[in-house]
Amino acid sequence: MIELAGLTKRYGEKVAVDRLTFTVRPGVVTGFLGPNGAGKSTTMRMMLGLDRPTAGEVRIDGRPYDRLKDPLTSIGALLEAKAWHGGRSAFHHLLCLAQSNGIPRGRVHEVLETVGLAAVARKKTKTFSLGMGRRLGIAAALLGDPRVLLFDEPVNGLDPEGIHWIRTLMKSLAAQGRTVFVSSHLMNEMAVTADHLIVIGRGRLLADTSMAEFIRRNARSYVRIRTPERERLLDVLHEAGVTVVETLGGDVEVADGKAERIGELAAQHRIVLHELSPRQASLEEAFMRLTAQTVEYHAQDETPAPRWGADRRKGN
Ligand SMILES: Nc1ncnc2c1ncn2[C@@H]1O[C@H](COP(=O)(O)OP(=O)(O)OP(=O)(O)O)[C@@H](O)[C@H]1O
Repeated sequence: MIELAGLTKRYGEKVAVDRLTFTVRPGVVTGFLGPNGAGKSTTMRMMLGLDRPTAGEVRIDGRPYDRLKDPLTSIGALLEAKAWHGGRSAFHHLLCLAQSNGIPRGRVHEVLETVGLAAVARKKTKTFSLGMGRRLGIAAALLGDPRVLLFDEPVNGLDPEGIHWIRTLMKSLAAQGRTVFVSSHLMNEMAVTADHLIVIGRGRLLADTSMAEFIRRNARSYVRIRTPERERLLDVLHEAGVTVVETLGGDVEVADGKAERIGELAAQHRIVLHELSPRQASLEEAFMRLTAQTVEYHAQDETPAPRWGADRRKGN
């Protein structure tokens, strides 16, 4: 378990992390989201004792990092920066780490097997691909068999096979009852990996909720309709007091509408439908909605706002 209480980090005038209080629980994968500069890396660094909080504290399974007896056996981390000596073999890199942390040699073989690097264990790490390097970083995080694991952008730049492997590994670590905390900017990947979400913006907590609840609360649900008799359908819906949005592609969307009602209206008026599907917007849309106000540097928005609630009058 990771517990934050009023965690704050200032760099001069800049408040990078602002009174964060939340708990990351064992047994599930918890995603950590926030726009660029929101304070995710700074928060993770403080969890690992690499940065000192200006105020507040972090506890790893009940203790501050500097009071953990053998830190690698309590918390393991994959941070973005590559932190090994390219001239060493994977085996030696892990062996040095094990020896300096009182971890038995046999554990090195185990983690090399776990991450699929056993066959290349004697190769120099400077010959490793990005994916192999990431596996080595994960092997180091797992070395002390810790109960708590942090992954900062673990799938960045990886191919689909590598992404799938990391997703499966994180889920299995959580299923073993460990605490797994992962940051990523890849929303589709986060949506299929994390069960719970912590979202921050400008250093502050914006959400601490299950993935399903986060999407339900922050994303719109709607009904998508495709029909060859678009104008007739729009008139019928208007007559029935149903508010519609015409999408750029020519489909029709009804916000918060019931598919059953729309289907019945279409049937009553003998209008052919090619599609009638209840939809839920994505994690990405939910995230963009929630964090829109907290993004530090906005690009000029060139896409027109969707025409929600367009009032369509007969004959328009
Ligand atoms: N050593 C530092 N000195 C001064 N400011 C810093 C330092 N480290 C981070 N910051 C600032 O603190 C804020 C939070 O940075 P941080 O790297 O934690 O954000 P992040 O959420 O990890 O961003 P990204 O998604 O871009 O990696 C940013 O405004 C950053 O410029």
